[in-house]
Amino acid sequence: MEIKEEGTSEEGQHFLPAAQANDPEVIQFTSIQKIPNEPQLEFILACRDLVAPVSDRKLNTVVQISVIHPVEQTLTRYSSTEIVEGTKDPLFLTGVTFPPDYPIYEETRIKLTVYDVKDKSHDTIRTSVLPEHKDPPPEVARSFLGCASFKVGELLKSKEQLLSLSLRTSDGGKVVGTIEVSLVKMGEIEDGDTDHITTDVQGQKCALMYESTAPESLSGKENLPFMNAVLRNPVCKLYRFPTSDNKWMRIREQMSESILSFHIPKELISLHIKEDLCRNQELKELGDLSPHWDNLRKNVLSHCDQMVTMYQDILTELSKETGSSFKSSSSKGEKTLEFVPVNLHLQRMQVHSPHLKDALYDVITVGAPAAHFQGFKNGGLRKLLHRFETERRNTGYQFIYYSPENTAKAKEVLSSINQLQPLIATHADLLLTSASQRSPDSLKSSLKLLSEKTELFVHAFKDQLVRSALLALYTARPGGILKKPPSPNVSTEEKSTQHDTPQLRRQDSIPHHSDYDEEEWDRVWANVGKSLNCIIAKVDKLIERDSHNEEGAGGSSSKDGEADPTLEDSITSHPREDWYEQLHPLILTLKECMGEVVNRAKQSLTFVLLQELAYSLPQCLMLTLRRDIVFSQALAGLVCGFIIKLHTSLHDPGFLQQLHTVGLIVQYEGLLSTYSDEIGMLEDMAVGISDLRKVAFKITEATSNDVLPVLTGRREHYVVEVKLPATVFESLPLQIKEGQLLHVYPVLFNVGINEQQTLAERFGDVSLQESINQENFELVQEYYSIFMEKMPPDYISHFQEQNDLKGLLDNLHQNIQAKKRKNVEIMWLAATICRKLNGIRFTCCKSAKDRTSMSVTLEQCSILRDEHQLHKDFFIRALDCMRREGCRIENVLKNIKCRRYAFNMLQLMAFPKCYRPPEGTYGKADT
Ligand SMILES: O=P(O)(O)O[C@H]1[C@H](O)[C@@H](O)[C@H](OP(=O)(O)O)[C@@H](OP(=O)(O)O)[C@H]1O
Repeated sequence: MEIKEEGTSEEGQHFLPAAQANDPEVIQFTSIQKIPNEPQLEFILACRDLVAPVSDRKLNTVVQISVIHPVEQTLTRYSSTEIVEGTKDPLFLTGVTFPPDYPIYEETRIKLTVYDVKDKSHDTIRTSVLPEHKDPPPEVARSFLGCASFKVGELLKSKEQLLSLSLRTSDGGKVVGTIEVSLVKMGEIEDGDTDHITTDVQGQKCALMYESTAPESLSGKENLPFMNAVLRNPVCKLYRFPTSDNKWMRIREQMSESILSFHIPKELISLHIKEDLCRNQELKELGDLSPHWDNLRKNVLSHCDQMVTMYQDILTELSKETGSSFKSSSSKGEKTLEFVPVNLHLQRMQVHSPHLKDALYDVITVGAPAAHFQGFKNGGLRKLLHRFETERRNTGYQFIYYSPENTAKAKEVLSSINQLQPLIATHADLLLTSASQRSPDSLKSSLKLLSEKTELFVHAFKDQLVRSALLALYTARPGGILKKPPSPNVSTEEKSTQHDTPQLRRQDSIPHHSDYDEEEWDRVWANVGKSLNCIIAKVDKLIERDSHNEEGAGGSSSKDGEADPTLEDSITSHPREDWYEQLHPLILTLKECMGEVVNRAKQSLTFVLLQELAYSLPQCLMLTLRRDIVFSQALAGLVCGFIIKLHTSLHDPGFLQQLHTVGLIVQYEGLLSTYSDEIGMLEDMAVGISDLRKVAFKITEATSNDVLPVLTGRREHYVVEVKLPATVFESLPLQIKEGQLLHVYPVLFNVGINEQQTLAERFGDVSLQESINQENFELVQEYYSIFMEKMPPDYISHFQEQNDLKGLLDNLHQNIQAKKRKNVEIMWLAATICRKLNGIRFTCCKSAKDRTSMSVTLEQCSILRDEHQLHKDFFIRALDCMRREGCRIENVLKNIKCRRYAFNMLQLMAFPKCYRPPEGTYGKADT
């Protein structure tokens, strides 16, 4: 029989192709799927009366679970239990679970093989892809005890959902004990006490002890299909652990990739291309420049065009990756995958414990957003941007220094212009349509919209920046082209008495130096407002006269029955007017005035951008590229986190209110060291995360099967549209349904834990970590104040009763101030604060593979202990189970094709104790 290793093949955790699994023509087996999107089959194992090969030997047992495919009869190694030491009656805490898409049927046979592990340190090599000679073969580490098999259908139909099978030696002869298979239903509490569980607890206790909180509730099942639309290739694990009152709690661990890993970068790169093409076009349309500036422009354009081509090439490459949802740690440095986050996953823990509500804990795990291909020789974004700005500020020869805020402002105004001008033109045309229909109501509402947009337009230019940029551009023009034309002077009264003929003349160029009139811009700009006022006045008049006409036509008379002479006058002097004729010239004037403003403002602000680019080619573009790359990775993670959070909390009115009144806190735990390359990574990561403040979310109703989020905007501001099914959308608060933008507050806390951090602490510099933690603490405090201020008093009083947020914040602050080495307390406190504030949790290290795995498993077990009464003697055992056989070792496998955390003994010695994996799960690995 052919033996396959689950997850070691190229496709990792992809089992049978879904189409094959679901095609009744191909497979004629009995489905066991009861609830869609839920694991299909879950069971736990225990052995009794195992016979040791050597009588005085204490057994250390492990069960290997394999699946025999009903047609091909191939055997696939599926999973293992943990090793239970020193007993012939082992009761395993690690169970078995088959995720929704796994091709398993009633006819599928499961094989259980029991081994005696002699050397724990070598036990996990069974799936290693290291050269043979480097490790002893598996047989050296473990010896076969016995095996048994059963059909899934037999278990499902068994009395009490339990099978008791004899374990036999390989020749099928001798019975060497019994293995019990108990079907598990997550929501049901297991009977029986836990007193007899053998424990290998070494008396270790994690230093982290905190008050418990109300757990998060589980998601509504109706949202699952929508949430699952962004998740892929789930890996599921099941455990049972004893509680402090000797009952069982059940834990399901799940890790899924997300198609957003590739979808968001593709969307974002498309937007960058659009934005940059538009900027390049504006640079070309800047008009005549003096030879010096013209040459600079040519140079800038050639670089900018090259950049666009590069982005287009990257997009083309990424578009070839259809259906991809995972970038492995070993692809970190690949150029074509630069925008894709490394090893992004949803890590979920679902807890079902006696006496408590079921709870769900999510963490997004992802490699620190960083520009690996560009490297870290010169540091990361935080340092590079700072250096760039300082240099620009200090060497301003021929250039005006525009601060980053000002260049951002210039881009913002340019973008508003591009959006508002066509919008105003449309509203103006609608006004004319209403006029030609002679409908007062529609005229009024068209005017309202036109006024609103025009006011926004006028407001966009309030900034001094346009004025100073106009002057700068003026000095860069070739001298003496045109004389200043007479400046238009419009007043409402004048215009109406002049029978509404447009008086404003378009100005084609910036005037000659000696003629430069600084106030001219104000006049041109004010003309937009004035011409709008003319329209308002005219509409008022038309409507007023019309109503008088109507009254007149209806035989309007004074109270005593006589005709009103003034009204009669007005009727005779204003016969039924053609509203369109009256308004058309005024609308033309408005459009012309706007065109004039747009023309000047666009050119002057584009000139600001030209100066920024011309001063610092090619660094400026390289920095933009680096920032785009880092931002793309960060954004993909954020969108994934947001969607998951939204779907799991939709039923919670408090959360929804928080979402639209306050926004969500997004907390990143960083485990990078402040030494060598990781300094640069942390500098990239800090900027990438802080740039996420530019992102807002908007929830819309899904109208088709395409539920993927849509991205709009440009580098200064992005909106992510998240779609929800109609039924769910309907139940949302009005503000959200109306499209209110939902904001996020990203914060980062970093604590280096490895041997590199030891070096940084002894011989290097930890100031980067200290300042990041301090700055971000202030951001958390700020968020907390807004939260307290904006959430309703009822909510706050209940919230305060349940949570001592103030205490936690003080504690976090003290820990940050304490400047203690490897102070992992900071991470636990920050994560706890985030969970209590209903936030989105992230954990990151370089690859989100090794250190991240240690940290999320520690967090999971700490939550079980603090919130779900995990028996204190089982803390370490639970931790070891999760690290040895849980989702995270599968994560390592799918990244580097080897089930081994990439730590050596020396590295581990430097780790805080609770971050060390169990024996046999780590060692030299080809990362
Ligand atoms: O290259 P060695 O000396 O084996 O050190 C490893 C570290 O021990 C691991 O912590 C790194 O992985 P994480 O960044 O997932 O922790 C791991 O990162 P990598 O998988 O990205 O290479 C390595 O840096």
